[in-house]
Amino acid sequence: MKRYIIALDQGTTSSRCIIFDQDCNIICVKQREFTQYFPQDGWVEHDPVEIVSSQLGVLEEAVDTAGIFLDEVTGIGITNQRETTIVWEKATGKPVYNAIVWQCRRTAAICEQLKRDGMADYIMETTGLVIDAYFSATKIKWILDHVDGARERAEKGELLFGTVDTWLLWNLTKGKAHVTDYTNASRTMMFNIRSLKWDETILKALGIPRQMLPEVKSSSELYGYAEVYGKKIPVAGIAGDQQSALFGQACFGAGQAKNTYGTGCFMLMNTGEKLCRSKNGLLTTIAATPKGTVHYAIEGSVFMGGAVIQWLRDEMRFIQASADSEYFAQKVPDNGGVYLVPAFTGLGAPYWDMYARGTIIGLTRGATAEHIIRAALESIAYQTKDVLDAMQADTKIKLGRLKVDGGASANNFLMQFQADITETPVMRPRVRETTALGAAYLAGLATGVWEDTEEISGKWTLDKRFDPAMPAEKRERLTKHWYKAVSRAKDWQDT
Ligand SMILES: Nc1ncnc2c1ncn2[C@@H]1O[C@H](COP(=O)(O)OP(=O)(O)O)[C@@H](O)[C@H]1O
Ligand SMILES: O=P(O)(O)OC[C@H](O)CO
Repeated sequence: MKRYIIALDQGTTSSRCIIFDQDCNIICVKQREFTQYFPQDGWVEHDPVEIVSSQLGVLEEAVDTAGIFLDEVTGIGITNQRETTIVWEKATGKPVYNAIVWQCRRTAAICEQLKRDGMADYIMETTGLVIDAYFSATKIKWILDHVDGARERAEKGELLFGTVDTWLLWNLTKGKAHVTDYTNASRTMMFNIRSLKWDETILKALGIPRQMLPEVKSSSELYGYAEVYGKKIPVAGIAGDQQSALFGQACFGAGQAKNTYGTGCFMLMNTGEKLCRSKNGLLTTIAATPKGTVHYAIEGSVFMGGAVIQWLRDEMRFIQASADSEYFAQKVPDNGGVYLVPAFTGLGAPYWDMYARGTIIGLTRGATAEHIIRAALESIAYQTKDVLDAMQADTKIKLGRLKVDGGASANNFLMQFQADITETPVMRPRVRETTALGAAYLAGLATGVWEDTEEISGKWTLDKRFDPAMPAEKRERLTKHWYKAVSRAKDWQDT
């Protein structure tokens, strides 16, 4: 009998469903974009109901198109945009507020207060994270502070909190499972990554009632059953999208790393059972593993990756499709001295500046749209270089190669520039949907499709390798100007 696994990949800009067979062939992909809400400068929201409807919509479409029998589906794996925060009524499943998205900066003031209260070291030590509006905890506090009666109701046990995995699982299981996994919990800024428990001190500091939090489980086990066309299918894998991509890239051993070019860019290195503390602005987080083991990862989170290309497309209207950026960037021989720092929602790793804002600098009378497009693509690679340098300094490991994936990794110009500017070979796999693949692996391991990670390791195959070819003098000159441009973008917004 054939066996299939369904991966639900709930990203920042779209919901995807990918059906894999047991040989990791993609049988069907369905994708639906959903609405982004920007109610105020620096605020980003999603409609939680649209998250569910778009995800269930693509699930049904994929099953319809794939022409498979549901009896042949062994399990569903969920992977998701992380940190995004949803609070809903236990009794009705109705959200009390829109989802506050990971990119949203509205809780900067709450973060400043936590820092003034001397919580920075404690939070870093306990959760592995720097205090930033990026993470879920201050977003929950904001909802409890601003939605009428929310804190009292949460204290009475009437409201539930979840990241997107938890919200999807709760809906898929019709309210039976209120669960998250270690990888998602490790992004909330209130989870102790050593004891694997919610941290009472942080909950108290933010006034978050313990009873609204989900149970935390491993990334690969049975959480409950989803009903698809009347058939019960086990939901058996959950991981935050970046940890899922690390798993999907078969980075199972310490020292193995990947970079994902989606809305943002996220570089993660598996550090095995060792918890590596960064001295260079990176985060410590929990990696996805099969049940029974806990691995850690060190992470560089860049807020604007492919999203800067979306901005060129939707707001600047310089291009019609993201992929066109590759063609236009190569219509000019170089960046013409133009640098774009896409600090639209502040700067993440390694700078952590909530008040930085986007800037385009180096403009001359000869600057063209093509230079700006090129500068936008190059900015993705420079930001990645910044986190790669930090990671190599922290771990004392010089990466021999960088595995890449995500939407913007399709861009050959970007990948070559990445190899050039980091002096590191870039390896793009045949299956670029590694985020979904990771979730499929996790669900497949829990439902007996694959034996262990060794069996999975053999499935990684190369699509294209990009070797560094830029002369050192040019690389150094470009990098120097990038740092200058970053210094101009920092600390712009008034606090
Ligand atoms: N060929 C391309 N060149 C540059 N950027 C691209 C290309 N294709 C897609 N992108 C960008 O990649 C992002 C989508 O990647 P994806 O992995 O689907 O993101 P997410 O999971 O965050 O929603 C978009 O921001 C889009 O602008
Ligand atoms: O939706 P993505 O793929 O850009 O990922 C978002 C990250 O999980 C945010 O931490």
